[in-house]
Amino acid sequence: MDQTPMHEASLTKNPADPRAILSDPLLNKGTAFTQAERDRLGLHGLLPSHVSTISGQIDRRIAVLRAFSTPFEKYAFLRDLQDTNETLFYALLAQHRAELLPLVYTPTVGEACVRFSEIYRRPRGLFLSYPLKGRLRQILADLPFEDVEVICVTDGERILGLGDQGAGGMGIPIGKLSLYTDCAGIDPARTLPILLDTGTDNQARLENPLYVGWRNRRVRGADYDAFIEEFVEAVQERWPGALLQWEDFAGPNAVALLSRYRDRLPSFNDDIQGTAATALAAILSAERLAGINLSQHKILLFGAGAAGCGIASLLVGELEARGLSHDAARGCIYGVDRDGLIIEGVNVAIPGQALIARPEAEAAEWLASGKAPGLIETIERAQPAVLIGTSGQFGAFDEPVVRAMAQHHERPIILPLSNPGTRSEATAGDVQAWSDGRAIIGTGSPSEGGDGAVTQVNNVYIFPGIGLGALVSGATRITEAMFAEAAKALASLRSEGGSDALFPPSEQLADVANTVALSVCKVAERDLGATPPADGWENAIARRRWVPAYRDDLLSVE
Ligand SMILES: NC(=O)C1=CN([C@@H]2O[C@H](COP(=O)(O)OP(=O)(O)OC[C@H]3O[C@@H](n4cnc5c(N)ncnc54)[C@H](OP(=O)(O)O)[C@@H]3O)[C@@H](O)[C@H]2O)C=CC1
Ligand SMILES: CC(=O)C(=O)O
Ligand SMILES: [Mg+2]
Repeated sequence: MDQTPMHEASLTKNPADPRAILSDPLLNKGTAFTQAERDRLGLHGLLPSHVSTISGQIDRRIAVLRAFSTPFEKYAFLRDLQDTNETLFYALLAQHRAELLPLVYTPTVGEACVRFSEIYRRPRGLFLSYPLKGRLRQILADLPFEDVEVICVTDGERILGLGDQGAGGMGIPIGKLSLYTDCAGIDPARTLPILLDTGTDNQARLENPLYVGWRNRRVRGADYDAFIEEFVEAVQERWPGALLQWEDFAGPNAVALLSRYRDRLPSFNDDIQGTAATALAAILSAERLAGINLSQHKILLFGAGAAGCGIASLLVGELEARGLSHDAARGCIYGVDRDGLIIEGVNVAIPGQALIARPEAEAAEWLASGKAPGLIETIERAQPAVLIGTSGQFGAFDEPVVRAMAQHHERPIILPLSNPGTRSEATAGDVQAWSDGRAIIGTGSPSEGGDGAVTQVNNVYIFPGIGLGALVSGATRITEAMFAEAAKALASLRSEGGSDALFPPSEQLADVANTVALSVCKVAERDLGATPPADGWENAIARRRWVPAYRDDLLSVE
């Protein structure tokens, strides 16, 4: 794709109203406009006298942010900054990433989706609601989003573990794309968050007079599928080659949309595939830390929906790559869902669960008590070395569960991955206490109560690098091999320094994205025939980075 900034057009005109430049978040510099720019652009009188630097602005903004008392207030402040001065927003984020990540992303973004309508102020991205069906192609053609490279889309039905948030789900694509820019250096002008508003079955939203979405029950079945098809065709026509990330769709739609579109455009489902690579990376790191060989152990997945089944699929591939037969690899994995241990012919609820259903031959023994065993019984019988939670069930990993895990393994690996913290299967502090400090722990949201060695095992460690690698290599498809290699690349970054940390700290997410992107480029070269540039993929990745610095070309505008 060409690199013409999408705001070139607005710069070629000296706006009749100088306020236009101040209200464009991609051009605005606030108090950092220089005297020469103020002269040239007619900004005198519209700004206070002091001319700031971006670092002075960062210091001022972080001080103001810290004065707010709740994370939600801080989130609203940051979103306001993003919508008024995007360069400063990203400079602030880059400088204070560890502090701000839990605000722009999980857990606070969850509350922001629930309360989206309360703080809705300015448009960002696209709201494509079902009543617009039949017009999507024209709407996309008419809107001035010229060079979109990365789209993140949701229909808001499974927002983190918080369920159906309807149009409020828009907070998620906005947050994910902020991290594409912050971590992977994707130019924010080339990212586009999209909310497909196909209604909501959340009664509280439907009855709330403040709700900004389409007040209708969810459209389902063939009508829903046709709307999505129209959307994808419109995207392909308007932005051919753009990467489409599916995010926070409810399980059945998530799986169906991935299989329908994965071979038609560069497209992946972050909750299925990004999460799978993240979990695999965590397990590979933890395996080395615990000094075990995964292929000789059992892994238990609690909550076998979109994320859980995605993890199972990538794990089976990893175990096969280590020499296990398909059946032996499947046999290492146990799934426990709402109706207990998943058993063939008994309680397989969705197609993805078939991979990990215990075989019928085993069923008689497991079913001796008359019903499928629950979580703790499964732990006691299978003695897994690894327990992963993607159930959205707060507190499901209670003291007996953790103690059962710790009974059979010196270093049990326990990963309560559900988000936000209010939906996590356990807090890090509890897992540490109940395992007498022996568990290796990773939590989906930043952990509460754990020490610094508790890793945030979240797909933010994968998706920005997948996108960056896909763009740099020009990949026309996002393949399973890319996620498998990305997981290995992420696991290779574990510090051997003696701590229990599974991944580098969040401050290093930009380096992580580069490493993941490089692994994606290499797969694209090997499997899709992508041609590396003469100076290598690393340089191509570095060249692609947008950095949050003010543009210095505003004076040359004619
Ligand atoms: N850390 C990370 O990077 C990521 C974390 N996640 C988190 O994982 C969670 C699940 O996401 P996702 O897989 O997409 O959602 P899904 O709804 O597809 O899957 C959740 C699964 O858990 C099952 N479940 C519900 N209640 C129970 C219960 N009491 N016991 C056992 N299983 C139960 C559900 O069954 P049923 O369908 O019958 O309700 C479903 O199969 C969310 O909280 C999400 O935030 C997701 C992606 C990334
Ligand atoms: C992290 C993420 O994608 C989720 O919880 O849905
Ligand atoms: Mg998600």
